[in-house]
Amino acid sequence: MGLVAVIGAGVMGETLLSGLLRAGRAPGDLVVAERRPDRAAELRAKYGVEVIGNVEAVEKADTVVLVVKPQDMGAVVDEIAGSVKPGALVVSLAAGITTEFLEQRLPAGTPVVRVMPNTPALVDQGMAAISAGAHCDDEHLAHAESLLSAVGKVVQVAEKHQDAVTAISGSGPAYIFYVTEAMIEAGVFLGLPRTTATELVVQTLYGAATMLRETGDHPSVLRENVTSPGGTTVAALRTLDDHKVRAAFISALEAARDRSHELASGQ
Ligand SMILES: NC(=O)C1=CN([C@@H]2O[C@H](COP(=O)(O)OP(=O)(O)OC[C@H]3O[C@@H](n4cnc5c(N)ncnc54)[C@H](OP(=O)(O)O)[C@@H]3O)[C@@H](O)[C@H]2O)C=CC1
Ligand SMILES: O=C(O)[C@@H]1CCC=N1
Repeated sequence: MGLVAVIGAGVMGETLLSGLLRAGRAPGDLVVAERRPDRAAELRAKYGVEVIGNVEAVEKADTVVLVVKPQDMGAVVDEIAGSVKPGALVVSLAAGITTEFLEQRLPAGTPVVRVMPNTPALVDQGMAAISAGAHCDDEHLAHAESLLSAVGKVVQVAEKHQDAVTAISGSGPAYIFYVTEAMIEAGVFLGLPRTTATELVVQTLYGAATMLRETGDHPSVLRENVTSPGGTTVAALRTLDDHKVRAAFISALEAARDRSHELASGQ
C-alpha cells in the first residue's frame, strides 16, 4: 500500500488520519500536508506523523488522499499534479468533485477514486461510498476500500449516485444531531433538567439505531410497535405529519443533492 499522504487535515482529514493510526497503520506510513505552522505542530505532537507541504508530501506518496474543500480542489490539484508519482493512486473525499474533474488536471492515466465518507468514522462507525474513475482497476478500488474500512463500512456505488450519497450519509450525521438538539430542547421545555433530557435522548437514539441494525426490521414495523392505539406516540406523529416533517426531509435531502452537484463547478 506504501506511503499515504493526507492533503488537508481539517475535520475529515484528521478523522481519517486518526482512524488509520487506531487501525494499526504506523505513523511512518503516513504523511500530512498542512499549510498553517501552528496546526502542523499540533498534528505532529498529537499523532507523531510527518507534516510537510503539499508538493513534498505528494512527491513521495503512493496514495494521495485529497481532503480539502471542493472550492479549494482546483488550486490544490493544479499545485500537486506535476509531483504525483507514476502509478500513484489519488483518492478524493470532497463533495461534488468528480473523478473526471480530477483526471483532467492530473497526469494522463492517473487512477482516481471518489469517496464520500462521514464523521462517525471518528468512532470507527463511518459510512463511506466509493466510486472508480476511468483509470482504476479492482486493485485500486480495493486499496481505497481498505483505507476507509479502517474507520467503518464501505460500499461501492456508481459515480452518478455520489451526489445522492452525499445528501444521505455524507451530510446525514448533521440531520441526526439536529433532531437530537430539537428533542433535548423539547425535554427542557417539558420541564426536565437538561442533563436528564440529554441522557434520555442520546440513549434513545442509540437504542433505536441498534434495533434498526440488529433486527433488520423495516423502520415502519419498529415505529408501529411503539405506536399504541389512541396513545402518546400517535399524537406526536400526527403533529409531525401536520408540520409536513417527512416532506421537509425529502426536500432537504434534495437540496443537499443539488448543492453537491453545484460544487462540481467550484461554486
Ligand atoms: N466534514 C464532513 O462531515 C465531511 C467532509 N467531506 C469533505 O471533506 C473535505 C474537507 O472537509 P472538512 O474537513 O469538513 O473541511 P475543513 O475546512 O475542516 O478542512 C479542510 C482542510 O483543508 C485545508 N486546506 C485548504 N486549502 C489547502 C491547501 N491549498 N493546501 C493544503 N491544505 C489546504 C485546510 O487548511 P486551513 O485550516 O489552513 O485552511 C483545512 O485543514 C471537503 O471536500 C468535504 O466535502 C466529506 C464528507 C463529510
Ligand atoms: O457539508 C458538506 O459540504 C460536507 C460534505 C458532506 C458533509 N459535509
